[in-house]
Amino acid sequence: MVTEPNNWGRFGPDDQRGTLNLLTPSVVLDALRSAVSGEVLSLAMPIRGATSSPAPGTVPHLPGRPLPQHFMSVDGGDYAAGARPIGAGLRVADDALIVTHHGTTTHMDALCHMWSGDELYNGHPAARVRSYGATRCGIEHVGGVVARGVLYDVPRRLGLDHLPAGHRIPAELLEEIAVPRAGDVAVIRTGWPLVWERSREEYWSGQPGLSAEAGRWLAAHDVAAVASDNAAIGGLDARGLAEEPIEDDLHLLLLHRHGVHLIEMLWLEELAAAGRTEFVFVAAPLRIEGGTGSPLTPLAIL
Ligand SMILES: N[C@@H](CC(=O)c1ccccc1NC=O)C(=O)O
Repeated sequence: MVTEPNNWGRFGPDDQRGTLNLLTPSVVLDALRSAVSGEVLSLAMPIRGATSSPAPGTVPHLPGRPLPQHFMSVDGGDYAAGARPIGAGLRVADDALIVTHHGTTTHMDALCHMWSGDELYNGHPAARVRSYGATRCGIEHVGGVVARGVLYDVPRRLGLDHLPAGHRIPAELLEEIAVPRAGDVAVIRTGWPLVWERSREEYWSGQPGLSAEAGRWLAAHDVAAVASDNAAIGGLDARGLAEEPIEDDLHLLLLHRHGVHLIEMLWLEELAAAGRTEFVFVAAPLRIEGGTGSPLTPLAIL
């Protein structure tokens, strides 16, 4: 059992979708009214295979995580070497991608991604997360997310390009920008991905992120999901570790205790430049049965 405030049992004893349950048809219809211009922006980082040639360099990722592997399975070289076309004059290019979800690309965390003790969100037994897949709280339970997005552009609010590594965003600052409604997706910009091109060492020297107090504030406002351009929603120290005491860890607070799905490693620069705080947020993870997460291309409809 968890003793901190939580959503266990709130959406039913068998629930595996957490606060995504707040996205009822009427909430979704209301969210769609947040689109004004119809412009569509991708909030995803590019996936650049480690085998890319010519290799233009990597995109932001956590140290020690295997980079995406992108392979061509059939390409023009095969036909140049005499491969048989697949029909009269028909030639095909095909490829394959191997990607670990949580450290190298824009992704969504399933509710089985992190826990402490023996239970996942809602008391599901952690022993159901096995090498063959998670038979509770896997990413396939998400379906699609269509919600009102609220951009918390914290560096802009503070007059900075990006937050420093040690910055822990207070709830008060979020409140100054906007108070979320139930079912909103809170999108937190730290600007930290901008550091990558300047220096990998600096990018890995720690990461700015939400304070535990801000996480509690978002959970208390019943957000449907929390998304950020950092890698852990909360901050990371120079060793890439969360520094909070366990009750303040953002993954445990939001994902484990409140069933709030997390979306990490977003690319928010175009959205920030558009200057809009409210928009329609759309995202759908791959239907990976038993998956701990999924690569994701979230969209903002302005
Ligand atoms: N998306 C990251 C999150 C992360 O890095 C993290 C989350 C909570 C506490 C510590 C973390 N750092 C681990 O390397 C991951 O799943 O590894």
